[in-house]
Amino acid sequence: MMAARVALCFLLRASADGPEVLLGRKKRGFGLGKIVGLGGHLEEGESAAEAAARELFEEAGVTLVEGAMRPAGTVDFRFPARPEWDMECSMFTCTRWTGEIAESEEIEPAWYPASALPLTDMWQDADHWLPVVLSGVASDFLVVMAEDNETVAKFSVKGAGQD
Ligand SMILES: Nc1[nH]c(=O)nc2c1ncn2[C@H]1C[C@H](O)[C@@H](COP(=O)(O)OP(=O)(O)OP(=O)(O)O)O1
Repeated sequence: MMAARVALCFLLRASADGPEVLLGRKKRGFGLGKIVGLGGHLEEGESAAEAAARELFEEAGVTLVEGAMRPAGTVDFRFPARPEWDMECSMFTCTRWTGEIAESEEIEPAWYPASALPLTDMWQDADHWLPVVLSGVASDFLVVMAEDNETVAKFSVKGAGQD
C-alpha cells in the first residue's frame, strides 16, 4: 500500500531561556490526545510546503511568511500491523508568520522549550527525531512501529541532508 503523504511545520521562536517550538494537543482524528507537530495530509496537486502552510492556517490560524519555511527533513512512519496508517512525512521549520496563534477544532497549540519537549505526551518515536530536527539538521528518518502501533520497533537515519 502507498504511504499517505503528510507535512509538518514546526514554528520556532526565541525566548530568554532558548528556542521554543509550537506543538499541539490533538483534539480529534489520528493521534487523539497526543501532543504532535502541526500539519496534515497533502491535498491533490499540493506540494508538501503548500500543505504545511495550509494546515498551519487551518489548525492554528497563522499565515507563514513566504520564503521563511526551511525544509527540515523527512520521516517515513511505518505501521506494519496497520499498513493503511503508513505515512511519508515532510518536515519544515519556520521562524516568521503573521496572525495570532489560536486553538482550532483539531488542535490546541502551545509553545514548548526545545530543550524540554513534552515527550511523555508525544508519540514514542518523537524523542528519536524531533530534537535532531529542532537542532537544524535535516535528515531522513525511518520509524517502524511495533505490533501495538505505539512502541518503536526500529528507528534509523537514512542519511544526513543539507540544512
Ligand atoms: N509515529 C508517529 N509519530 C509522530 O510524531 N507523528 C506521527 C506518527 N505517525 C503519524 N504522525 C503524524 C503525521 C501526520 O501529520 C499526522 C496525521 O495527520 P492528520 O493530523 O492530518 O490526520 P487526521 O486524520 O487526524 O487529520 P485530517 O487529515 O485532518 O483528517 O500524524
